[in-house]
Amino acid sequence: MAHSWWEIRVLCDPALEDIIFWRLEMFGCQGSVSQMKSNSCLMSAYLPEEKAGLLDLAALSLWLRQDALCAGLPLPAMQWDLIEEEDWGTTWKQHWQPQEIGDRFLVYPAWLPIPSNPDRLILRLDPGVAFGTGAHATTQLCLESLEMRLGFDDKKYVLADIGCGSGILSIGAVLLGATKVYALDTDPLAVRSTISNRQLNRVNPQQLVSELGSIDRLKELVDEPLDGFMCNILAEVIIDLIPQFTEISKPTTWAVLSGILVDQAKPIADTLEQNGWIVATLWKRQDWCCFNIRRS
Ligand SMILES: C[S@@+](CC[C@H](N)C(=O)[O-])C[C@H]1O[C@@H](n2cnc3c(N)ncnc32)[C@H](O)[C@@H]1O
Repeated sequence: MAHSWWEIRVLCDPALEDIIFWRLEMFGCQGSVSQMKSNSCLMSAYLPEEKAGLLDLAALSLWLRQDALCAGLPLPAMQWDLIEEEDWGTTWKQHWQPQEIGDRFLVYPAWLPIPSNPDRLILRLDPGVAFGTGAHATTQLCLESLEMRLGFDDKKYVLADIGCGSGILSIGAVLLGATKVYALDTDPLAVRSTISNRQLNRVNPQQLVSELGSIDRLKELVDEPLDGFMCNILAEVIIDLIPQFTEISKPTTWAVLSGILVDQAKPIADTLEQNGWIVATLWKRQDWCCFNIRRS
């Protein structure tokens, strides 16, 4: 059934882009894009109509203003309108262009013709309503981390992607040679999106298993410890997941944890240490950091 979408537009100081992106994501927006307009940044984000009322939108606008006040920056201007599904699709498609990520990936919108003789791994996506176009620093850090982990040996890697969104990380891992990936998300729209992107990239459903749920469902699905985890959610969620990652790990297991703001790194590092993980590298981009970890 076609439904309407809130189109939220925020004109802000570029220094606020990251925190606003984070607020929009916490609010439940999917498919946020930003562009420069003179010296300001214009962000657009989309949210199914049924997920927010006018009061929620007004509260969001207040939060954004409060963040700006705390940071001592000019107040952002937020507007919203309801748009139809077709208009949402068209707007989104105009904004989103192919994007090189790391040394190997080219994330490619589903509606564009595939280039002949690409020199990169083409990761085709139609993210629909799910998070994960590759535009966000947290996703980029994960894909770049995967490039460091996969594709160098013939080892069979069985991985899990908790919070798979559009499936971008799972598909990226398969393109790099992972033998099997379990992709889970608590949002049914994300699972639907992962499954349709799996098809778009001609990945075998047995190689990329996508299901609704989180780590509990993963534990039911696997009968052996995993070789690696990818998890790009928020620090608050990751902290609770860490002990459970440990339960289905072995001495060689690694993980890529992203979606963590730099000032949330310390509690994550402490929890990792308490659960027997070593931080191999910590990469930072804008206000975000990505932990590459392994078992001690
Ligand atoms: C930031 S998006 C990441 C999407 C994609 N993996 C990427 O890297 O671009 C986080 C996703 O985690 C999902 N999520 C949030 N909490 C979760 C949980 N406890 N278990 C599984 N998925 C969760 C959300 O629905 C959302 O799709």
